Amino acid sequence: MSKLDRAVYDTYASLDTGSYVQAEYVWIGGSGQDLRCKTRTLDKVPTSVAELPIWNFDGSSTGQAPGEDSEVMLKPAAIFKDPFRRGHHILVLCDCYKPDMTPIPSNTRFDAARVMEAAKAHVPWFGIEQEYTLFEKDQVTPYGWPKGGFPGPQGPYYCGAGAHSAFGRLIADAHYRACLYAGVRVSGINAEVMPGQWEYQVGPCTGIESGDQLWISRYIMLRVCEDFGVHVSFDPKPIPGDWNGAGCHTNVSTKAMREDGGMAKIIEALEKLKLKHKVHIAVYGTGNERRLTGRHETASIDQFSYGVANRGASIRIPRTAEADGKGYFEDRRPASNMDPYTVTGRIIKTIVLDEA
Ligand SMILES: Nc1ncnc2c1ncn2[C@@H]1O[C@H](COP(=O)(O)OP(=O)(O)OP(=O)(O)O)[C@@H](O)[C@H]1O
Ligand SMILES: N[C@@H](CCC(=O)O)C(=O)O
Ligand SMILES: [Mg+2]
Repeated sequence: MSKLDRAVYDTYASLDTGSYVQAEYVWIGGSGQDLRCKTRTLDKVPTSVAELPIWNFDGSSTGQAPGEDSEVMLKPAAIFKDPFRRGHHILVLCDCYKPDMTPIPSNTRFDAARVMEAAKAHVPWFGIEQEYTLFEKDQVTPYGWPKGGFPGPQGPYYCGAGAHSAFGRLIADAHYRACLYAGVRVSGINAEVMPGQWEYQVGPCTGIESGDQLWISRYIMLRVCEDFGVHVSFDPKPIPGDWNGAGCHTNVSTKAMREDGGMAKIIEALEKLKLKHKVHIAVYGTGNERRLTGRHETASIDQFSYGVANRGASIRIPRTAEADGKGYFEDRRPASNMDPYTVTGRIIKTIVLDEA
């Protein structure tokens, strides 16, 4: 395949589009994990999602509607600055509806928005640690690994620096910048335990904003990787054997947990989560049973546990929270491919709303 020359593209990218705004509508596809996008031109810069037109797409091509009634409606939910086109161009995260504007089955945002609205007085915050693994374009060889072979065992790679340990930093760092530019609250990045694996954290964000920010951050990751010609995988156990899996640890707090004496509220929430372990595991990502083995900094999928500073527990109470007697807890069970709308919604249903 002939390689497109970025420098040639840049001569067009710098053209002034006047008052025209390119709006990239982004939505979650039929697998519940893939992201789709298409662009339309707006005449002026919108100041809120309410000003943006509802649009539609061919749901029969994304596994989201039958061919005979293929139109799915795209309803704008959140606006971000577009780090690829820059200027006043925007990314528009949407959720999907039938023509009668009832949510399609794969629209998980709709219920999460209801849950977050119902729990608004508790001001839930989420900080999500997104782990991901970079691969060569062949989608077989993790980035930086010898073709058909293995690198040295895990040890030097976590938070590593140097050509022998950090593989793909340009992508991790480009994505970090692009997210900050877009208005995504990335709180940090680090190289992970398995070589070629990285993490970024999004948050803390309040309520439904957390899912919106995480989904658009994944879209930005796909686009950055597209530019570098590298494949990103959100598989929870990309390489079987003695290699770390990839999670999406979800840090959670409510207003009461963040206030003095909050530890009692944290323990109360953990006891509720204990009773619903299976219900949570069922929606914490597909293939998570390959990851939650009780090894590689995970707890066994069959048992619920919590503990201070324990990376082998289902839920970790950070040392700082124990010392302060308040703060937040870290649910370590969600897989890297989890749906943040479903996971944050499920947690609030269990610990705040007492919903089944
Ligand atoms: N009170 C809070 N409620 C919810 N999230 C919070 C709160 N305070 C901090 N966070 C968020 O929790 C996340 C913690 O991520 P960080 O990677 O620092 O944690 P970690 O669990 O120590 O990392 P690792 O598991 O990789 O060792 C950050 O996104 C942070 O902004
Ligand atoms: N990658 C591990 C977590 C490692 C960490 O805590 O940094 C997991 O699958 O959850
Ligand atoms: Mg963590």
